[in-house]
Amino acid sequence: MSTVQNNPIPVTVLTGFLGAGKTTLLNHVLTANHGEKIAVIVNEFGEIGIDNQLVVGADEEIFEMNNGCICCTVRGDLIRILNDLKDVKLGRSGTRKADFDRVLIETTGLADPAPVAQTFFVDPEIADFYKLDAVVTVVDAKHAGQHLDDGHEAQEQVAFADVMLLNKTDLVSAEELQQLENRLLNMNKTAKIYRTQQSSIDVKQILGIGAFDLDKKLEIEPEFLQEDHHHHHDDHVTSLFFRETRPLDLKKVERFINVWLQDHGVDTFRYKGILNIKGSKKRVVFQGIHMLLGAFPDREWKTNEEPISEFVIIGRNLDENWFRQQFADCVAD
Ligand SMILES: Nc1nc2c(ncn2[C@@H]2O[C@H](COP(=O)(O)OP(=O)(O)OP(=O)(O)O)[C@@H](O)[C@H]2O)c(=O)[nH]1
Repeated sequence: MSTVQNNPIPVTVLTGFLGAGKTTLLNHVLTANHGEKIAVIVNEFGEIGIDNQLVVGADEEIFEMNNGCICCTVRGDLIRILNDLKDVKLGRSGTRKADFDRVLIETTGLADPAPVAQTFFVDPEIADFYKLDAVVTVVDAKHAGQHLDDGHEAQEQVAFADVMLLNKTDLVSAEELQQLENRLLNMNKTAKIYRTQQSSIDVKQILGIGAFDLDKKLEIEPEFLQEDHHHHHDDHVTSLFFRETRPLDLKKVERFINVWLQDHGVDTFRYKGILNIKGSKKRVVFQGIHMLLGAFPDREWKTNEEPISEFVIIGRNLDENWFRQQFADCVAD
């Protein structure tokens, strides 16, 4: 369970299928004039790190992880590198001292982003020092359709995104682009989608956006989510949005979540939201990935805001009726 710390270092996870434009984006970020020092962790599948040679930007420290996929065999490596970076920043690493404001992790195109994101919840030392700012997914407009048809990883990358760059727009027609955007939106309704060429985007749209920790409340309207005319029901990944103004009973919520994680944890890739718990002056921030849940009291409700519970679940084969019924049962007497 994560705790709130003062000024944790924000981490951006950059994901996207093979060849989608991640390295192009990374180069763009590193050469943009944002005045921030960025530590970069590059993960590649295979023994020889080619990406490291392709990445420009002399000032940044590049830490490379090879010999495996970040999401499977080498998560230990990721934790080690993050801890090393922390020591370097805190000056505990002998003569090696480097300051940085944020961390960017480029994952291999074959990576499932879930375990990478989970690292920031699971390991207490990591969770104290770092905070997952956002998962940014680059989507190849030309090939994404096929990747999404074929592969679990591509689906998870879309499902996990806080921001999606619909890249290579020069390679497809306006109709194809719209179709793909609708499909992405249907799989993940909370992500912001930007259309790009050469992954070119204002870095403010992807860095320091606090998308993961929900400081910014969910901006999505349920009416918008219930829009049905673009749905493609061939995708098993969907998102469900819940909203309730009546206070919830903590015990009932805990029971709901226990059953949920036990029976549906595998299929709920990501969920995040705030809860209005009866008797609590503070809103409860609630977020997680599969079976790993973080929930903690956040700030007090403001006098001019209506306490409300709202959260989103993104997952595969979600039994909407079951979730809605269970959630309805959480309302306090
Ligand atoms: N036509 C076109 N090509 C692009 C665009 N963006 C990137 N590319 C090209 O696509 C290729 C792959 O881009 P990369 O940035 O290396 O992609 P990547 O996601 O890092 O690739 P992997 O590391 O193999 O997963 C390169 O040749 C880029 O020049 C775009 O908007 N349009």
